[in-house]
Amino acid sequence: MTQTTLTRIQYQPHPEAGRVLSAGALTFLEELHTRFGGRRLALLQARQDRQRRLDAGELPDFLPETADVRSADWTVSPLPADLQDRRVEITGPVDRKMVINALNSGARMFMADFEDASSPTWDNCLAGQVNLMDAVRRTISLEQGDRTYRLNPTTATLLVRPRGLHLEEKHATFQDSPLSGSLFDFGLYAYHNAQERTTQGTGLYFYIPKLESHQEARWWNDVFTFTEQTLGLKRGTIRATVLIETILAAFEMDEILYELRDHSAGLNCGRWDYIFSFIKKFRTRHDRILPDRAQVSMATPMMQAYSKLAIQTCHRRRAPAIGGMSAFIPVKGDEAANERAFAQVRADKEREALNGHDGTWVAHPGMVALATEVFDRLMPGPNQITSGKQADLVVTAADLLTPPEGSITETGVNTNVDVSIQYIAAWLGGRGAVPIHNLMEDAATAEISRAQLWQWAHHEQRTTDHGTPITPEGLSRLIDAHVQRLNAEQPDRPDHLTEAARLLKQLVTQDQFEDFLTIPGYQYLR
Ligand SMILES: CC(=O)SCCNC(=O)CCNC(=O)[C@H](O)C(C)(C)COP(=O)(O)OP(=O)(O)OC[C@H]1O[C@@H](n2cnc3c(N)ncnc32)[C@H](O)[C@@H]1OP(=O)(O)O
Ligand SMILES: O=CC(=O)O
Ligand SMILES: [Mg+2]
Repeated sequence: MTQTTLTRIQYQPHPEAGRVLSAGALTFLEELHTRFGGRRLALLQARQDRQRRLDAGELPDFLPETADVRSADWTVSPLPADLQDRRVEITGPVDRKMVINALNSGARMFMADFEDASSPTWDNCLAGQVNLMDAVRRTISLEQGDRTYRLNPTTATLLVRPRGLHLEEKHATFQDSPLSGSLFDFGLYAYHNAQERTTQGTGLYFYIPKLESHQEARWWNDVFTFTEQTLGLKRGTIRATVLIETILAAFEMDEILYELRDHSAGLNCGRWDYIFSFIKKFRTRHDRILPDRAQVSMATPMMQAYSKLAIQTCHRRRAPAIGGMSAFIPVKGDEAANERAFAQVRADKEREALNGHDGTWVAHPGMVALATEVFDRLMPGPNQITSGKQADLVVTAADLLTPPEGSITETGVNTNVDVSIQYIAAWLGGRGAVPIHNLMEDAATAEISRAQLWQWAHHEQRTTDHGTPITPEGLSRLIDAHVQRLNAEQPDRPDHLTEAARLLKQLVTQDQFEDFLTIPGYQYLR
């Protein structure tokens, strides 16, 4: 660890430290940490307290104490010009090539992701900041093989997703305490790019992940206000789209928009973490067990209720409601499978556009044209904020809380084991988004897979098709069998299968449900 002279933040050496962790940036991070670090810990404690109440049988509901916020007429601040039309947003990790490809992809927006799609190694976090600084200044380029990557004249608008509140940045400490991953990613991007962005006539745009309450939104709003004041930015230069991706946040959408009303750029339906959150929050409940992951689609009543409520809530507040990510990606070398993948994405995007979403996410540049065609066809204006769609919708707590019916199959169990091991191994190796069986897998989808295994074993489920009991011991054996198979398939793969299997066994067999796989996983990351 190196002691810097101007601040009390210590950090692990890195070749890019001189540029990213400049004295001014460190001072800013220290201010963020001292002002907001303690409140972050209190919010995390509040999550634990809430979980204890849920474990004891409490069910979420719309909050009586904020009924006036829900009933009053108010709107978020008008959207800046470059956030009015967000019909297609590509997402991806902050890797240099991906950043260039995503900005060039033809999508309106690019969300550069330090969260679900990133493995937060020290190198990924610092190199990611360098890539974004270069992208903002349009100097980013890359030579790879015989190809040169550089930006097209017209590129997507950049949005940045910092890590969630639960994650720490252990490579940078203040008085021996790790900094918050959220503040680290947010603070560095804001500090280094604020002036450049305002000179360019645009703002600092963010996605905020995994919020569980409007109090957490208030924390972010205070972070934004402090940042604008400290960096000399006009109020509202910072805009954030909040992912509604926890079952608890679904009950506080109005309140979240209200807290952020001067900084809001709407809400997004983060479907994968939402499903994960449902399993996590109702871990003790035998009446909330989900079927195979593949059966919890956006077409189920529970997921329709959630996404339509997001649309209704946003539009009432004149904010955009962005759709989510279909995990299907183009399939190379199998035309029929490729056509099926495109058909799946088309159906998903058509459902979103018809329901009233103002834009959507795609995982791969190959899906940009398809999603654009769908939204061009079904969304004539720049957005659907004033379309009136879902205006008369009534969603009850029961609609949000009733799990879809379905089955737990042998295939479902095996797929969850396979995907969990492969994803965790990739993440431990520094890759946060990977194609597995022709699907995009990231931290959120992997969380579902491992959480389902825990849920099924701890609620003594049997597979519907073969009647096999799902037990911790059985899962442990299955994990070993999958590792053996994966090793046999690719004996020379330089990866982390053994560590991944150890971590997965711990996650699915221990009595306690682990809130995030990335927390114990982070111990292994450099
Ligand atoms: C639940 C959620 O939070 S969803 C949001 C978070 N998840 C994500 O953002 C995942 C984004 N997607 C990806 O990371 C990738 O598409 C993957 C990992 C799934 C597949 O990536 P690859 O295996 O590289 O795909 P593939 O080989 O088909 O890529 C072809 C080209 O497209 C590029 N590409 C693929 N996906 C992306 C992307 N999302 N952004 C930019 N470029 C991309 C590749 O870099 C490659 O470029 P090249 O031809 O210049 O070498
Ligand atoms: O972040 C998106 C999700 O689906 O999770
Ligand atoms: Mg997510």
